[in-house]
Amino acid sequence: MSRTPHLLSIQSHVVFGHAGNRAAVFPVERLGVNVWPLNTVQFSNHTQYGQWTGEVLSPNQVPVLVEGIAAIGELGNCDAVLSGYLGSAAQGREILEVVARIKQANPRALYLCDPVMGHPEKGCIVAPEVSTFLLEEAAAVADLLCPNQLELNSFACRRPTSLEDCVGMARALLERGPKAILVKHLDYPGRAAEDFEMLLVSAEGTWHLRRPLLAFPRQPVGVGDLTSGVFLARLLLGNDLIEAFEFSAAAVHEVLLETQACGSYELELVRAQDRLVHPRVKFEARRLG
Ligand SMILES: Nc1ncnc2c1ncn2[C@@H]1O[C@H](COP(=O)(O)OP(=O)(O)O)[C@@H](O)[C@H]1O
Ligand SMILES: Cc1ncc(COP(=O)(O)O)c(C=O)c1O
Ligand SMILES: [Mg+2]
Repeated sequence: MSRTPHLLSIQSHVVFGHAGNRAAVFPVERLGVNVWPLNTVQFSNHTQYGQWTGEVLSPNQVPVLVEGIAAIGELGNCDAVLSGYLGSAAQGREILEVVARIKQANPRALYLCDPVMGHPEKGCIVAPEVSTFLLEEAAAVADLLCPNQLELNSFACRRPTSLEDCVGMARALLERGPKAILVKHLDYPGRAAEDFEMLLVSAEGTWHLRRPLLAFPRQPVGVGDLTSGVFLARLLLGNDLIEAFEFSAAAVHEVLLETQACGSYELELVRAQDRLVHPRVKFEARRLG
């Protein structure tokens, strides 16, 4: 029997609704990966409601909690670390130390960084120095990086002019160290209005994928966190990069279809759990260039 992989997932926790770990832990476990959730913040709800209560985890708790896992002899069983929404840049630096420590215990362990940056227009509020940390420190350490278009623009310090330009921006990121970049959402002048596009780049090449853009009265939150979690889960379960890319697009689309059908603002992860694990749709990644 194959071993169940273990993933240390360091992201936000929301009591109500689904973002951060609350958009990733249940789906990733449902796919067959054991998750060790470490919550960077505990908020009542995600920040796009415009108001929330709760607090940020003290940065020194990150190594304290990981030390506790080391002390019971389990750290070497960690197959990957995922970081997402951070409460402070200081937490981010502690996470990089943890990644180094886990890689010492298990040299095959992967680090996926979802560089969640603030987006004030959307109402995604992240402590300002977190972006600088992600741009200048985290990207160099990550094996896999999963920016959305805005985050990719921040890395490149500009907006794209075309799809080819997006590819160039993503490929330039490979030079900072990651083995693959998954751009979870492309936005560039001239893109087809009815499509939601994604990109995967690695040393082996570039792949582009389209899925239908669905209409929502208010854009659901946590879609990026769900995407990066499912992508990493499928890699840990033995998919190659392209298979994991295609699967994550299909699984997330299934969740969005369920969410749309329910007229819900929050992701309908519980209702969509079976179709997330066995997507009925399939989107093919097309090789570019
Ligand atoms: N197929 C889709 N149709 C409509 N909106 C989508 C679809 N997939 C994702 N979205 C929305 O697009 C936005 C960008 O999502 P994404 O780039 O995956 O990352 P993030 O959630 O990190 O911003 C989100 O507001 C999400 O709700
Ligand atoms: C608490 C919290 N976690 C995570 C996120 C990131 O969500 P997304 O997957 O949409 O990038 C947000 C976005 O507003 C948030 O408020
Ligand atoms: Mg995001």
